[in-house]
Amino acid sequence: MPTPAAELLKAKLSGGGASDIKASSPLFIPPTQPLTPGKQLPTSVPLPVLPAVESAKRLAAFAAVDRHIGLQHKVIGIGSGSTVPYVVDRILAQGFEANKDRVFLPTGFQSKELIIKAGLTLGDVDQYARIDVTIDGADEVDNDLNSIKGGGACQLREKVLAEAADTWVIVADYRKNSHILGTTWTQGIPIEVAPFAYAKVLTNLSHMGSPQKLPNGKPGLTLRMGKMKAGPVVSDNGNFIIDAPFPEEMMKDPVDLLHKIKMLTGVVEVGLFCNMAKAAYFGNEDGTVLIRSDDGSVDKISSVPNTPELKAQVNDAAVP
Ligand SMILES: O=C(CO)[C@H](O)[C@H](O)COP(=O)(O)O
Repeated sequence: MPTPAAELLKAKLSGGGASDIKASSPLFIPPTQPLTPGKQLPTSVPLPVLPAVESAKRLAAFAAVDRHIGLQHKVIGIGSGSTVPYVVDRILAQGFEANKDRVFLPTGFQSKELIIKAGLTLGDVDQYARIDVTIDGADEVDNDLNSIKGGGACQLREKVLAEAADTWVIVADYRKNSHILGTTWTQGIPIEVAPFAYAKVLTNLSHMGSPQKLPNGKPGLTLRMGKMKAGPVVSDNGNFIIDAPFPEEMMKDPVDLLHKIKMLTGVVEVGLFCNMAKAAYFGNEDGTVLIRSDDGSVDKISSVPNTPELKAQVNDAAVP
């Protein structure tokens, strides 16, 4: 069976193979495969069973694609992280006809690879300054749909693709659904900085109130260091990343904090995304998906449609 995008990535990251994921499932959709002309959507096959968190990510991604990516959407932004491969899987499931004249813009190296391996047409935001829909993951989302992003150090491109999009949608598992930012994502706000300015910005952030140590004894304000690499993490844009936690009182007003950090000279972009999301989709452990929208509405859906329903839904897509 062809390897779905999510399995490809998982296999790549874990060093294992797609066979790590066991087949058999309660849900049925077409197997995802690189986009190939002339291929019909296959009849239903079982989806692989995934651990709870992975399954929650998949549910959120599938529901968001079904609701926000219709046939009329031709320029689509693809975010970064471990939830986004399921977004690509669901887009592929819409079939060749739906995807043949679409272009997909990545938020970084990982999503670029994802788009290419899926056989989708790759573009960039310098060619397409207006995007129909961008779907991306998040590290934490608050009650007002503000989010922390940049766990994968992609926040600069992610924010450009979010801002350029008519509709920006977040997909995440239940662990990311929060009241106040910084509650579950405690390692701090990811801040991309020009390398030569990092020490000055660290000092600025410390003066602003970012602690060197967290109350639990873990490190606070830090320059993010590479794993299996001596030295700092370098972003896709050649910059460094600082992780800056702030006390709850300051995290309660992320807009104010965002503006203050962004004003520090040497800061390229801040991983606080405020007042940008149209909706956030959270996959739950019980198989439901919680949808919080920018109009304040909260919705819950209990199942992801199977193949024929998906096809009908794509054809009838009413999302503007
Ligand atoms: O902001 C990001 C990368 O910079 C990711 O979207 C964020 O880290 C969420 O990733 P995941 O879907 O793996 O939880």
